[in-house]
Amino acid sequence: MLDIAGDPRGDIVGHLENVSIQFADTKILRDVNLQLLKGQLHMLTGPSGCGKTTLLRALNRLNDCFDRHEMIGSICLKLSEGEVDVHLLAHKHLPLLRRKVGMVFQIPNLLPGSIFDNLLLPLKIVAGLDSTQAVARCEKVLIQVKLWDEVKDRLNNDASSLSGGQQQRLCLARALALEPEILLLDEPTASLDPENTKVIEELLESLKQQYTMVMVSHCPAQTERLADKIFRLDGQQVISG
Ligand SMILES: Nc1ncnc2c1ncn2[C@@H]1O[C@H](COP(=O)(O)OP(=O)(O)OP(=O)(O)O)[C@@H](O)[C@H]1O
Repeated sequence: MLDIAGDPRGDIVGHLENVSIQFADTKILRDVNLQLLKGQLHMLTGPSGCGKTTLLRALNRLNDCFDRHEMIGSICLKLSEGEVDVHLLAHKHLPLLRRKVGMVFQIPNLLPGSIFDNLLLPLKIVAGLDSTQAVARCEKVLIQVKLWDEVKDRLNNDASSLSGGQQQRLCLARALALEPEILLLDEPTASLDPENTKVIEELLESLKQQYTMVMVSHCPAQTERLADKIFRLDGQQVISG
C-alpha cells in the first residue's frame, strides 16, 4: 500500500515494491522499488533491453497480453476511484485501469479509419459516451494537443493521411480523451524529426501539471529537458533514482 502516513501532502500516486518480472524462464526485472509523484514526469532510462518498456507495461498490466509472463511484488496506484493494487486487479477491471493509466507508443498506433474515428470509437465503445458528448470531447482533446486548427476541416479524412508528428499527437489525444490520471509514454518521439519532437516535448511540458507521467527515453538531452525525476535501469534493477 502507499505510504500515506509519510506523505502528508498526498504527493505519492504510485508505489512499486519489490517488483520482479519474467517472461518464461528469463528474468527481466528484479526487486524494483520506486515511487511516482503527482504531476511529475518520471523518466526511465538505461541500455537497450534493460526492461524499461516492460516496467512501463507493468503499470497498466499490458504485460498480461504476453504468454508466460510472471510478476511478483506490488504496484500500488492512487487513482480517483481509490487505491488499487494493480497486480491483484480482477481481469474485468483492466479496461478501466487502462483508461486511467493511458499509454502512447513509440510508433503511432492508429486505428484504421478517419481522424474522427480514432477518437470517437474509443469514446463510444470504451467510455460509453453518447455522440454529442463524444464529439465535444474530441474537439477538447484536439485543442489540448494543438491539432485542432490543423485538422478541423478534414476530420473525416483517413488518419493515415496525417504526418508522423500529427499522428503521434492524435495518439496522445486519444489517450487524453479517456481522461487518464497517469500517462505512460514509450519513446513517444523516437520516430519523429527534431521539429515534431520539439512540438511533442512542449506539449508534454504543458501537460505536466495535470497528469503524472512515466516516460521512456534514450536521449540524454531530452531526459535533461523534460524529466523531473530520472530512474536509471541496468542489470535488471533500478540503479539510481
Ligand atoms: N513479450 C515478451 N516475451 C519475451 N521476452 C520479452 C517480451 N517483451 C520483452 N521481452 C524481453 O525483455 C527484455 C526487456 O525488453 P524491454 O522492451 O522491456 O527493454 P527496453 O529497455 O525497453 O529496450 P529498448 O530500449 O531496446 O526498447 C528484452 O530482452 C526483451 O527481449
